[in-house]
Amino acid sequence: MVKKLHRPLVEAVLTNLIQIFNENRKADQVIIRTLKSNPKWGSRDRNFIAENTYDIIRWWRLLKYCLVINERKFSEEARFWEMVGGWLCIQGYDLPAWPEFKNLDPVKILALYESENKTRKVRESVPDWLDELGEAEVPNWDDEIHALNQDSKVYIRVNTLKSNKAEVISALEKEEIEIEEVPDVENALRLKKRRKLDHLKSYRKGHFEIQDAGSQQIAEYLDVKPDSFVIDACAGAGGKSLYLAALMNNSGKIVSMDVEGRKLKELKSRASRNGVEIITTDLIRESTLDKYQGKADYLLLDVPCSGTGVLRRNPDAKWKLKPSFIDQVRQIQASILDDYTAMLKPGGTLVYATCSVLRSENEDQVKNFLSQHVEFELLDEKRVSPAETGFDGFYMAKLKRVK
Ligand SMILES: C[S@@+](CC[C@H](N)C(=O)[O-])C[C@H]1O[C@@H](n2cnc3c(N)ncnc32)[C@H](O)[C@@H]1O
Repeated sequence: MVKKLHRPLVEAVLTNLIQIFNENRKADQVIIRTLKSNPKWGSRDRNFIAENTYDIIRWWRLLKYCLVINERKFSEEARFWEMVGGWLCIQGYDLPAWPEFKNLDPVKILALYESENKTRKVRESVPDWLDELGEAEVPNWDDEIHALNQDSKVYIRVNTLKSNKAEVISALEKEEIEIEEVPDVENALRLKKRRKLDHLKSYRKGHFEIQDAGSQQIAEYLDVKPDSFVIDACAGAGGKSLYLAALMNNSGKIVSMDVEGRKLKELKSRASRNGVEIITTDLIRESTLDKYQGKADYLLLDVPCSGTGVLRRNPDAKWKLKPSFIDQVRQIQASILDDYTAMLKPGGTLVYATCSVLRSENEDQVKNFLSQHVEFELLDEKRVSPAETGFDGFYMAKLKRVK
């Protein structure tokens, strides 16, 4: 069946792309704003806009190849129209006789799309430098980049402080949301199809959080015990802190720190929705680290990183990331490891984690740290592979402070 196109929806995709590429705005935020601006759009329209915007960004380089476009940046709207038209043609839409599509040749576009002699960087639509870095630093880069180009799945974490799996499954099924179990991740469930969740009563009551299963594994990996003292030193808006509190059964103490106050503010409001009572927040200043010297039983360093493990959620990062930014985060990671680990007690456990797939942010950082800190030893390290699990990509290392 020939699929028909509605101009206002195509225009919404086009406007999104211009804002994301030319105004350097974040894809997820642009899409949310566009969808909010027209409440009359039904769920099919909303999906059309969101999915096509994400897919065109994800396949940007491949699309340019199919359209034989060599420019690096587009200043003209006409070029964006062609990219949108080219993508829709690949998706099986019958291109209408709109003037913006007059230069497109669907037969040629499809022939290039289907041709088998494309290099990986074109086939998987990645910039040259990132493909080279991936090849050098990521085990099984072929499969990982392929997996990182899939549409992201929605995972939730059941909040055991307020509910349980059976109750959450039943609440979601009442809303006709289909879910499935996730092997090996105790409190995770996966949605079979993407659905909006944050308006649901069970979400508002804190019965579950939206959190990738790989991210849940990081909190589990710290293996915290109730009644202990935990520091989550790069806590952000608290995804892992909240799960740690549930794993401790709301007993003990967690200090959640970050350099950005607005994230800690959001963490506090999520904690209250989650029924978490053991978290205090501390905005990092010069004196903060001294205050906690040698105090923590457990320390989580979920450090800032390149985000190469979460490209499925943020496909625009493929085009916005720069090698110089990755150099900068590597330095921050090394100095966080150097400076923050003094907050751990002798005998305490440290987890260093990233959402990067690059060895230089992961195994190499830990190796380098261990070579300079004889008071630590490596207990275990683990990669969460998007290709093997379907989760986002993560790395985690567990270390013990021996003296
Ligand atoms: C990967 S994110 C953390 C995500 C968070 N743990 C979660 O589960 O939602 C890294 C965090 O490190 C913070 N950060 C950046 N530089 C930092 C520093 N020097 N010390 C502590 N946190 C820092 C960032 O603001 C960001 O929130």
